[in-house]
Amino acid sequence: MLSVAKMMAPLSTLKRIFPILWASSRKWTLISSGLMVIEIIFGLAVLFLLKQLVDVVTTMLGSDAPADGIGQVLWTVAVTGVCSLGFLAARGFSGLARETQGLLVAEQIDSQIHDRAVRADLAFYESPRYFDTLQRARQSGSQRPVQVVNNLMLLVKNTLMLVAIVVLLATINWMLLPLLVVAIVPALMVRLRFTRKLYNWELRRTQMERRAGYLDWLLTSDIHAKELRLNQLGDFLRERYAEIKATIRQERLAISRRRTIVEVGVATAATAAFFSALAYLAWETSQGRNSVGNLVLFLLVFQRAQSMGQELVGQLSKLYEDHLYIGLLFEFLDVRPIIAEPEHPAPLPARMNQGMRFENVGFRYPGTSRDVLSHVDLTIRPGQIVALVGANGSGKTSLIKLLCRLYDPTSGRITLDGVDVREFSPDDYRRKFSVIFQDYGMYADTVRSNIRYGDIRQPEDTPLVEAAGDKSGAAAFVHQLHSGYDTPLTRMFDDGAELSIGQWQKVALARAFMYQSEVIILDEPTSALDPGAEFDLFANFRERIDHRAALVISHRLSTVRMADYIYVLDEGEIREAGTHDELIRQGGMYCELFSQQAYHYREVEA
Ligand SMILES: Nc1ncnc2c1ncn2[C@@H]1O[C@H](COP(=O)(O)OP(=O)(O)OP(=O)(O)O)[C@@H](O)[C@H]1O
Repeated sequence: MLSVAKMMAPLSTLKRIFPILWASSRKWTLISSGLMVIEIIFGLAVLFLLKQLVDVVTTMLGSDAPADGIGQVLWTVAVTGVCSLGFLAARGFSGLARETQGLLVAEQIDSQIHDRAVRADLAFYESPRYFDTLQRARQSGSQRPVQVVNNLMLLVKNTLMLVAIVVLLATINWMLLPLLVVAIVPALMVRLRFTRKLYNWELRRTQMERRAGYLDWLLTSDIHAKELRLNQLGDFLRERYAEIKATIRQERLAISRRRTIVEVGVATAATAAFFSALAYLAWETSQGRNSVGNLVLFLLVFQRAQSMGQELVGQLSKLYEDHLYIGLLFEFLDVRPIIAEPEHPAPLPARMNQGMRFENVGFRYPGTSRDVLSHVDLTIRPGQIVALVGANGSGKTSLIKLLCRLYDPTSGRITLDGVDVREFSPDDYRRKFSVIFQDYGMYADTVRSNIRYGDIRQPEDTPLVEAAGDKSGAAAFVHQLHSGYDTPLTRMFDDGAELSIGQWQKVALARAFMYQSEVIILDEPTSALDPGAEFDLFANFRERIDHRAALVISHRLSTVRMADYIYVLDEGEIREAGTHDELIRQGGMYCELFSQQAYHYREVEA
């Protein structure tokens, strides 16, 4: 059974909800509360007047001249009618106010979710916990906070109404009161119990729902449409989706079935109690111990009490459910980044002097047991072009994530001009870099925006966009698009143009060139470029990047050889370091890789 503490828990939720409502719209919070109060006042007045009416009619029937009281009856009926109209109008308008407030609160919650999402650490995104928490926060729905308040108001209203009814019933016969308890309390307990059960089940099922969502996305997304058709995966994926959905459905229905059976049992007990009370009252009336008016009042009022009781049970269990689900929303909103602003950030040098250094850096992803980087020592000096070479999975991208402080090292430190980078403000520090990752973004927006996203602080018409397009080699094909730099990309929206993968990569490169950062980081920037484009890019690379420092990752050693200094990473450790000529002379790993790649070209030359 549920403890009192658990039943009181929704109150703690309210403490967090009111500020959200207040922040979303003060005006509508006040209007909807005011209308609710008016609704309650009219509702209570109607009940009171109904009792008056029964009393007046009963007195009339018992008097010697019944016709004398007709004026009072008509007056009471008229006032009751006016109050009923007032009640209906207030209810209608308070519904409208609640809807308005609901929409505003939903926007406020969305904005808070987005705020937390963009501030969360990258580590959060790269874990199943992120997807679970986000899915649950979304599932909890942005409408919940306003629902809670509405439910609370309805609860107050119905409780007051019920109190009035209880008083009415007590005037008929106080022995009827236990009957109300039987009609309401067990039903409430059952509802609360099953609400909790369903909630616990949904928590356990989050990953399963996500898996189904993922399959649904695979089946319907444009990204997989080609492979899905050619490999004829459609039916296979549909079956897997249907299996998951069937399991979810069966488990959910099993809970609903059990709840229905218990609810029917409880309702049967309540109905039996009601008819016993009716029989008792009818007997008392027939024996002259109770008036006919009271019997009529009982039938009239008890029906109301029953529906009020049902609403009350519904609202209480809804309030409890909302409290549980809002907890999930708050769980997401409470996520705080680990890579946060230091209390007293060190001043960031306007231009670096000595450069960036990795000092004996080790790194392991959170929640894993294997070091992906160990004992890494690496330096990037101002204006120096450094290349990073290594097999798949050797830790190159992880190293970049550390450099940009998307993660912090597990051991060792990274410094900028000798200062540990953890001492700087993360946002300011990250502005030292412009990066193009392997999985760069393809934004459904114009070419101009796709490039300007590299430095959104620049005005919309900045000439830097076109200059960056020239540097990356994107300009040539952009001028052939129907609206040049103002052509929307992706066919997701009207008038969109679709680019080839290599063309997208040139746009992404332009984005990295757009921002005048001190260090430019390119993770496989030419993987999709044709050899001519790659040659052009690196032929005068230093001028292209305005003599800034660069860290370039590439599997193409023809690209790598233009670097000032090369690091060879193997299973997370730096195995070799030096200039191209030095590494060739050493005759180690780099030399072997270079000879393998050069072999085929030599064959052609021969
Ligand atoms: N988010 C993550 N969580 C846990 N492990 C990860 C994560 N990202 C990468 N890894 C692991 O870290 C190791 C290094 O990955 P990384 O992406 O740095 O390699 P890479 O050298 O860039 O490879 P590639 O040449 O294929 O791009 C791999 O074994 C990979 O499985």
